[in-house]
Amino acid sequence: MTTYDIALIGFGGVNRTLAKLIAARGEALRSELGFGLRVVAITDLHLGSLAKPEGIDLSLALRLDGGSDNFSGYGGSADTNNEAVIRNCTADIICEATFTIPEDGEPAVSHVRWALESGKSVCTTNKGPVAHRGAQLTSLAEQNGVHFEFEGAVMSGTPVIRLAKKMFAGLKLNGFEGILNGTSNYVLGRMEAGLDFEAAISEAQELGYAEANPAADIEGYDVQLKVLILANELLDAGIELKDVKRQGITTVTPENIQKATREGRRWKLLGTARRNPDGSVTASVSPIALHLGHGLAGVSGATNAVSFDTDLLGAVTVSGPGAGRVETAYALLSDIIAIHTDRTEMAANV
Ligand SMILES: NC(=O)C1=CN([C@@H]2O[C@H](COP(=O)(O)OP(=O)(O)OC[C@H]3O[C@@H](n4cnc5c(N)ncnc54)[C@H](O)[C@@H]3O)[C@@H](O)[C@H]2O)C=CC1
Ligand SMILES: N[C@@H](CC=O)C(=O)O
Repeated sequence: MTTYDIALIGFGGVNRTLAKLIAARGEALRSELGFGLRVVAITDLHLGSLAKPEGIDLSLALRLDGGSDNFSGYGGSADTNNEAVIRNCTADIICEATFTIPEDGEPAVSHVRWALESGKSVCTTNKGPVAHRGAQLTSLAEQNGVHFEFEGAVMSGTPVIRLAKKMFAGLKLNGFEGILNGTSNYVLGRMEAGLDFEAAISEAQELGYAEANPAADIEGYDVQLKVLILANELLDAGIELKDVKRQGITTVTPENIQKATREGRRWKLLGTARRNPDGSVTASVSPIALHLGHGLAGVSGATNAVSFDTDLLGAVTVSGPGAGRVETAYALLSDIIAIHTDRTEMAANV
């Protein structure tokens, strides 16, 4: 039976949860999915780096929480050494889950590039590399005969990108509108219930929904990246970050929320893209007070939903978890499953 060796770049909420899943359910996954998973390298800003071709003891790695307790005491280094680890470790697949940096996607763009150049497939939940360098990295993966998978970059583990690419074949997409940030949606819901803005953000952080810098969520940068990803991947828009107009929820006051409630409306942060008659695509992120009858008005908490406008089916809406450690770790697992399926099919066709 195949075993995939994997490296975890960034050992925070998402990759730790993937490690816990592998540690707790490795045997069940092996019998259900037909392949095993072994972690052979981990890097993190707080822990340094550790590479072991024979496999890392995950219970030990999961006990370490940074500070003076880092990998240097366990045969590794206090430095991340990302380039050396990514290029030289024995992994088949790199799971990249470091911070998303909205401006240019670095250093994750480099992490992905180093992996693909050295013949390793990449699964990432990091929006930065996909939004800023998606097309180039996909082509680099093809040149090197490996995979670049990023289902978790939009709506965490809820299948959207792969589903739309495969299942919307034969349909023309005219655009989409969606609730694409779990944190903002959660915060708006909690404010509607009477909580103040800061307390609602703290809750979203504790629940593992928020970015390391939650300004990325509430000021709309996160949705801007997700709109860019969906527009380029699904509408072939060929647009850049600057083409997606952005406004977050920081301008929505408790008074705005109460007024909306009295008027039978509810505030939502919407990400939209629409194809124009000349073929260009207009995209934006902004808060809007939706009528309660609108299809997206009832989407609550960290749930996300995106409604695609198609020529033959009209609106097709996909809804599910948009954030959360377990939900996003599952996205990485779904990427690994996609790689395995593709490799198995290719081997069968040789
Ligand atoms: N948590 C969620 O619900 C979702 C998260 N994502 C994305 O997944 C990624 C990971 O998310 P979380 O695990 O929640 O974040 P996190 O903040 O809990 O963990 C990120 C980890 O990466 C490490 N790190 C940062 N820069 C690094 C570098 N240069 N080298 C090595 N390690 C580095 C940090 O020390 C931290 O432990 C982020 O890009 C996030 O935007 C995507 C979908 C949902
Ligand atoms: N911070 C993001 C996590 C997923 O991308 C969110 O809240 O949606």
